[in-house]
Amino acid sequence: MSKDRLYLFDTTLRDGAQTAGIEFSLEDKISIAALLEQLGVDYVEGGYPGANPVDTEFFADRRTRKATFTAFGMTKRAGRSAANDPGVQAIVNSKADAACFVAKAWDYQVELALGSTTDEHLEGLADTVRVAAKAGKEVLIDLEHFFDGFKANHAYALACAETAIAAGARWVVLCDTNGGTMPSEVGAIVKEVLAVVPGDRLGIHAHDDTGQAVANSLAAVEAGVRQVQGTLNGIGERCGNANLVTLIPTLVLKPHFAQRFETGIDATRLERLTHISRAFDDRLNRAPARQAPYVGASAFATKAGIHASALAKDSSTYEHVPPESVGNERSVMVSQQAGKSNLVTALARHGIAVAKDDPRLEKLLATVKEREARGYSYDGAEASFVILARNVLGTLPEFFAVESYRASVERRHNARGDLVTVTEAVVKIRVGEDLLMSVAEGNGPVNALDLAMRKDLGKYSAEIGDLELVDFKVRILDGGTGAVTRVLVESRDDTGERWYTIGVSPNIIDASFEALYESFTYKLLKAEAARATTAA
Ligand SMILES: CC(=O)SCCNC(=O)CCNC(=O)[C@H](O)C(C)(C)COP(=O)(O)OP(=O)(O)OC[C@H]1O[C@@H](n2cnc3c(N)ncnc32)[C@H](O)[C@@H]1OP(=O)(O)O
Ligand SMILES: CC(=O)C(=O)O
Repeated sequence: MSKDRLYLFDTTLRDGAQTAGIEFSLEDKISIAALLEQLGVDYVEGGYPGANPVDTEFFADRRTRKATFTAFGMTKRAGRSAANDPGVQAIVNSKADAACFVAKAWDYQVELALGSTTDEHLEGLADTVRVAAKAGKEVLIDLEHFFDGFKANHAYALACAETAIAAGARWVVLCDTNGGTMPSEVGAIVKEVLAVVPGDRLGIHAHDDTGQAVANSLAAVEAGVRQVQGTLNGIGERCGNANLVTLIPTLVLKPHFAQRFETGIDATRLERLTHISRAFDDRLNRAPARQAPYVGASAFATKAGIHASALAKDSSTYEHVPPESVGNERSVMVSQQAGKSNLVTALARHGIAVAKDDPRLEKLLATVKEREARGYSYDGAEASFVILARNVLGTLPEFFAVESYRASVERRHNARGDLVTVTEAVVKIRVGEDLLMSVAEGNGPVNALDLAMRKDLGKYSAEIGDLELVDFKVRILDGGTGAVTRVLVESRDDTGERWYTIGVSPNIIDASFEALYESFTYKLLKAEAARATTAA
């Protein structure tokens, strides 16, 4: 059976620029256009030339090599011709291959928002399409408020679609501008539009105000449209646009769609999806959503013991597609919800082979659950889990022992009479037979303890030389100053690896010291493993 071609139209740089809190610079736009080319979408809508200096400059060059470079704007204003409309001309004279003009398909909005008549707006739409097509642009018409307009006056909404096609538009895009339409309504209305415009000239542009932009896009495809608009990670005006990062793998991997349609995205490009989604969030300087479908860190993560056990037998038991198909990875976590299968998988990730019937595993599972009940949380602190596991398994070397430590904070007047805060720490450590004592001042008690501990670690001093603490998070469990404190420390070294350790205590200094101590221990375990690899 031959497949229909589905065209993917990305509007990250246009509708995405209408997201609260997002402002793209020219450099951002250039770099995001490159990401979109890597992904392989058919159209990149880069913005609105003439609306602001960044977009005007962006359209001074052709910014894509393969994708159709598309400029957005509105149809001509009332009272002038498209040939004399500066807005239309900015688009026509830009380096865009295609021009996407927005027109209103709801008669009430034409009269109220534009202060125009429905006939005048239809004439303006046709004039704009003709002028842009004559200038050699591929023309698209975004029919704003199409679904609400259709429900209010279907004859006018359909007349907008027919007029655009008759004037030479390649595509008519049905927009659920306010994002309130239900998937069943989208399907039914698209079928009525097919009576006047063929599906291979129809697109869908859905907003996510009811959380159904992806569902609405798929309903439109099922009903017959052949162009889907959306954005990276679903950014866009208000609640966002249809998320292409969700839509693309659904269209490519789900047999229901994959057997009927082809997109320009093959398996190799799809494997870049997770990287592209996260690189985009990096550009936006925001953390990727853990629960994002397909690409989130939790998309293929499991905490539940029953799931981990079945996953180990066949990953399809709890995965709807293989994580590698979208460039993501499976993660089996250790927590109160875990069973022995979680432990076996997590330990294997760290090169520790333990059989599921090893009695030490029962003890490790019980220890994890007992400690989690006291406030530890190992699913975010895998380095501490490794240390705990090796301790219970009896394979944790004692690199150094902490005999005692003291941290003091003193607020006092210095010699000049200024009020100063002095923080000092003393750490006594035993390394083999050597008892080492170090004193350090820091800008707080944890910093002073860290500096004191790394000042002299005897024969291990060189091995912790590149250890760096990058983040320190404190959470008070159960509230109040007498509550339990959980400290999470993030560390890294010159290999680029980052690891997380945890400490829990009613005393914030003890909790911090425990997390610090485990970070040092994990670093020494790494050094030991590196020595073993070199020796082998
Ligand atoms: C649903 C959507 O997402 S559509 C895209 C919306 N995106 C944007 O608006 C972002 C970029 N916009 C802008 O930078 C500015 O709005 C500009 C530069 C385009 C225009 O700015 P201004 O000239 O100051 O107009 P302003 O933004 O106040 O109002 C929009 C004007 O466009 C008119 N207009 C809106 N849609 C259309 C249309 N499809 N055809 C003709 N005129 C239109 C409105 O009637 C209004 O004119 P009026 O004030 O004379 O009634
Ligand atoms: C054109 C557009 O962005 C909309 O109607 O939502």
